[in-house]
Amino acid sequence: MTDHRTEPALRDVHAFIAGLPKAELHVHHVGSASPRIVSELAARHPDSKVPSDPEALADYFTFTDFAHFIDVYLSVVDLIRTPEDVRLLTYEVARELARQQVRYAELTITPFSSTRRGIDARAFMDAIEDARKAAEAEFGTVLRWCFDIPGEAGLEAAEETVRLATDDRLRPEGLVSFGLGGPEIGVPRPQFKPYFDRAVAAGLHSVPHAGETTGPQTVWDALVDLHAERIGHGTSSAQDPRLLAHLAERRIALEVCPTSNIATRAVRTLDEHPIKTFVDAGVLVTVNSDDPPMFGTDLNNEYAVAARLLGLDERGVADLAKNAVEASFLDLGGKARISAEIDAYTKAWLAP
Ligand SMILES: Nc1ncnc2c1ncn2[C@@H]1O[C@H](CCC(=O)c2cccc(C(=O)O)c2)[C@@H](O)[C@H]1O
Ligand SMILES: [Zn+2]
Repeated sequence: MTDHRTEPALRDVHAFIAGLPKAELHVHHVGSASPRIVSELAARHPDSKVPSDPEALADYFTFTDFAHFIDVYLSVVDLIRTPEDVRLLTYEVARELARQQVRYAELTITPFSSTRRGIDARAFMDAIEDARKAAEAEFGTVLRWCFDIPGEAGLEAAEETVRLATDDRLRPEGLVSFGLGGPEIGVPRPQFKPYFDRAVAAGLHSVPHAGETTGPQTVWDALVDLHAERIGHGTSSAQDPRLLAHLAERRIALEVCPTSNIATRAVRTLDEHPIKTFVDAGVLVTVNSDDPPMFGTDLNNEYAVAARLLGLDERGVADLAKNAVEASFLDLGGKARISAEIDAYTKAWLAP
């Protein structure tokens, strides 16, 4: 990335970000449920412990550590009970992405969590595909899916996830990649190798979370055993210069989600976030939002945070947006279209 560390005029940069065409590569389906959607679902399912009042919800979304975050996350997962809930959530998430000028998003979905709660697999796939097509037609935002294994749920979850991702009768058209999420402590990555082998053999890209809450060895495991082509978070890579050089040389992107790392207490403060270490090492850095309403953020805010931490002006921010396009699983034509749109927007913005 070009060096644009001039004194940033932050207000202008914020306005620039708001209109900038973007790609979002790391955002969770259930983790994107806005307070309005959570309230609507909580009102539909009053036996849930999730508060339906938006103010109480902000309190509820304050986490003491990563394990607490996952507990709360699963209570929201419990609100998604019918194919209509799935469709509503997916469509509303696309509306929110479109509002932020997101042209393309890879949404991480955990289908195991829904099928184990009794939603029929066929109905689940139809619901997300129906929402994807409606969102593209109505908002112009292209959605693609990453199906992830909830690692802590074990090999049964891995087997079910790979089955849903590779069975020709179920596999949705929008599916492009295979992932692994949830806690890392006590959930070694190498055990999932056979499932990633099968997903990759079926033509899916590999994008596991790694190095979010454990050290750089987890990132190596994701690269070596799980064939990772991008890394979810990869925060602890900063501790291993050899790993940083490897990521930079292979153009393996990190999906950096700064506010998430503070909210889950994976990193202590934003000023201690290693995003600048990644950029300085030549790693392909992409900026993402993870579970935006749960972390009180959105993608535009994550770009503003990154601009501040990296000292970027408008051109530097546009380069970040182009990193995400480059690292995406869009076809070459799609990448060229969004990149050209970013260039045209930036040129018009900076024109005297
Ligand atoms: N920052 C994050 N970092 C990592 N993951 C994140 C993050 N944000 C959201 N997730 C999501 O949380 C899920 C975790 C779900 C999980 O652990 C679990 C365990 C046991 C049973 C069940 C069940 O459903 O019955 C689920 C992951 O699959 C992932 O998609
Ligand atoms: Zn994530």
